[in-house]
Amino acid sequence: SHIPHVSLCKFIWMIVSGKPTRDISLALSMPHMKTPNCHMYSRFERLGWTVHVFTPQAAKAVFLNNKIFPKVQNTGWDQSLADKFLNGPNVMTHIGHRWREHRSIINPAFQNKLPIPLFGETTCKMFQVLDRDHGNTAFEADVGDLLFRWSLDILGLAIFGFDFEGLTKDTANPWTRIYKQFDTDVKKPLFALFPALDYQLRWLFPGRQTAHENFDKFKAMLHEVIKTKRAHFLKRKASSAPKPERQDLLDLMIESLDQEGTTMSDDELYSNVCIFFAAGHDTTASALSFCLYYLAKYPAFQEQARQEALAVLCPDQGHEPNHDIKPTQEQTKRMPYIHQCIKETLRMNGTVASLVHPRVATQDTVLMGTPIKKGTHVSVNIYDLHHNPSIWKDPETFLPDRFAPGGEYEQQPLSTAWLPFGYGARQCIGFKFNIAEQLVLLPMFLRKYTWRLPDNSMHQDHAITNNIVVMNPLDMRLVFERRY
Ligand code: HEM
Repeated sequence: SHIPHVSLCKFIWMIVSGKPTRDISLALSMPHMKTPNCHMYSRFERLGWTVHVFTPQAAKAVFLNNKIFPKVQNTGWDQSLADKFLNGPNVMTHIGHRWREHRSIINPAFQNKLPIPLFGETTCKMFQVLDRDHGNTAFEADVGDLLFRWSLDILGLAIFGFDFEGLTKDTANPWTRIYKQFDTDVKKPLFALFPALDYQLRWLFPGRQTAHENFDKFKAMLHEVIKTKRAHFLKRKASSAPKPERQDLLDLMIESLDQEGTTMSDDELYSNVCIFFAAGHDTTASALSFCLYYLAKYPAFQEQARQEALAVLCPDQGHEPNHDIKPTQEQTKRMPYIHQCIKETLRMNGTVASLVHPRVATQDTVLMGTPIKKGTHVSVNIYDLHHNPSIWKDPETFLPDRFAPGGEYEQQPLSTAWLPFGYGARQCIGFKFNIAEQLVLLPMFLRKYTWRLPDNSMHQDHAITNNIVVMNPLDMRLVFERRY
């Protein structure tokens, strides 16, 4: 009660009526952000009243203090669709010793062998489909949907060697439809805010039971894949056959389990595969959609990024080949301006707006001078932090140069002014994977197309999004013209 709060009725109304995250932040969080020395407010959400912090100092204090602010365990909503997917025994939900064990098994798979060639090959596949459908003519595309399918194909192959064939829509296998339907069902704001409706009262909502059955089918498919992979691994080990040339994350996890002498049950492997999907698919598709959007809205930035892509990929100035070039890992490291555009996009629309797993105070404590009682839920509101006018100049404007050497970000007293991937020990494990995906797709797009917003775009002024914790653009259509 001593912490300022946002109006319960206004917040629920804005969520359920689908107001974008930006509108909610401007209407309800901004008054608190403008209050001197204020670091937090509380609002009602799926776990009840939750304190949201929105300054770099408070974010750092929460992220670095895993003992006092560990992730909430047992949400009580295990049978809701979202929790069935997210809240298993996996690296994202575990805390303490079990988390460390999972993270050390999974880390090598994310550190050493990023599947850069796969990112380029999947982008070429997307271009082939677009060429086939549109030839040389300019065309309008829903980039949210396009990148949803691109990122699904990549994750399927990178995680467990499964081709969803999402890009080749006409031959897309049934799992793509099942997953896409699940993705729509899991994001319904009413169930996101009131998980109890998805649990005890599911029968009141037509189609909700089918949504759960749909998910159960997907779960059964993943279990089958894991069983087969384990069997293959054991067979290969017994016959001392060489490793396959390209290994997916599940292969690497099964292999590192063997090396470490540690154990992970099939349920834990399954739950980790789910979490890679939940955490890695939508976030990537949205981050890229938003980046294409900002480059469409600001053609001068698009051209500057294109010149950088051309200089790295086609160094022979007078001669630009008219075929796709897939960036190598080394080339992705020589595109600082495109990297700045990615970072600024992640500030503007960082896809994870606030923590999917809030923290809970394990003892009475004090956070930025404010007493916090044991049992209080605490979250970092990443969207508010990135739009806080006392931290960022003109926060609603897209300015990639904020992230230039010596720019606004480097001048911030604390690096936690920008944390789209979280911070500290629990920072995103897929951070490098995601940045590499973006640094491969964007230069390839910049070479292949120029693009702009259609005249009737609803995003003319700013990006219109949904309002659940993972932010997606709504009906993001752009007009593309081929350059070769
Ligand atoms: C734009 C893309 C992405 C964004 C914005 C993002 C954001 C985040 C954030 C903010 C966290 C910290 C959550 C917390 O502290 O509670 C996190 C954790 C995590 N992310 Fe990502 N993520 C992205 C891509 C990915 C990808 C591609 C993967 C995997 C394929 C992934 C897997 C994970 C996992 C497993 C964790 C939990 C790590 C742990 O607790 O040890 N993420 N992510």
